Amino acid sequence: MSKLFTPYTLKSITMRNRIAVPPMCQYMAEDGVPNDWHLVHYAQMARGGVGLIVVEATGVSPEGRISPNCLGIWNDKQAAEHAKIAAAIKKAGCVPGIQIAHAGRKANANRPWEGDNHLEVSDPRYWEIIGPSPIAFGGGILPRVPREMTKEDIERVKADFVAAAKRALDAGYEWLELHFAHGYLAQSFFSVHANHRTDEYGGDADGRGRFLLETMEAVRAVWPDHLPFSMRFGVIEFDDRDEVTLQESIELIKKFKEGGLDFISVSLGFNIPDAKIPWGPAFMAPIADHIKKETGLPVTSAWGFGRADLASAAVESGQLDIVSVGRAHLANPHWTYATAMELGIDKPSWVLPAPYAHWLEQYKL
Ligand SMILES: C=C(C(=O)O)c1ccccc1
Repeated sequence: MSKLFTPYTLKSITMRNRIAVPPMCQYMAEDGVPNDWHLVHYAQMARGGVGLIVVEATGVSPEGRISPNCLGIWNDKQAAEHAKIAAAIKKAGCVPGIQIAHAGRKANANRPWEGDNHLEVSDPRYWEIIGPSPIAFGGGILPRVPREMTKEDIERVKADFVAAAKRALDAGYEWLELHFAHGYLAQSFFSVHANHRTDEYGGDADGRGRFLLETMEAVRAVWPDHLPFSMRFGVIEFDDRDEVTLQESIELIKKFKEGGLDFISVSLGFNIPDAKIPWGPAFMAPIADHIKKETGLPVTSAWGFGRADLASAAVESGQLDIVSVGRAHLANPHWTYATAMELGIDKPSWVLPAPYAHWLEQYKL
């Protein structure tokens, strides 16, 4: 049987298989509050047999959202609705996770299908954006220059991450992921492209990594040790500085591990609009394997694993401990069941809930 369909235990949590749905923003919230869209979206994938769902980038503050339609977990009203999502995922036999985030200089953007661009000052949904330095991401769609964060801003945002983690725990999530990837705030602090600070939060790799390490340690202090504590982190930019960035990333991840991080979701930096990313099926697998070997942390990665053979090979080979399959689950919320069928798993129908499995097994025509 494929290792893909073997359980995976991290701390006190056991996944029924090695497949996860990574965070994928839905941009369907109002005022950060989860609604029926999110409940159905996540429950249907959980019922499809996947082992872990990490709910999409959820703002630790209103200005930390990517778009005005992103989820939040900065107040109790939002947390109460998250509790319904976490419960539905868990009831379907899947581990409920959540990614908490601050979008930094990429914040305050329209939904991708509505331009993906920064809102105009005249837009009633406009808010100020902040970042490590007054340097815009650019790329034609994100031209606004963020206000350089003061030390007070830094302390406030760290506190927002801590408060968000506490609410996520109270809401019933059992797997917490820090969104430290994809050019958002934390990633941008680590980036030589976005961080030109001359204080202790800039300069060399230690300085550029300080905000990330301090925030991770602050959240570690409130997230229970028996529940998985993860981070999605961009370890490479594909900007002709890759060997240096990879090594700096490895050194920082070793510090994360010393500070109590349990798991890494290996991803991309996305700090520059003209990165030369070698997109392709499972292209991040060797990089994730390198991170795993160099740091000793268990890893997942995403980007093009949405085929049964690729997902299975990544786990069988040991490159990944968990494979993150996103877009394929949007196309088919029961992707895990379909993959069990394709890989010839014994009694694949029982990857699905009993009310479905019963019918599928009962009347094999
Ligand atoms: C919305 C994203 C996120 O939350 O990381 C995203 C955006 C662009 C590429 C990948 C991911």
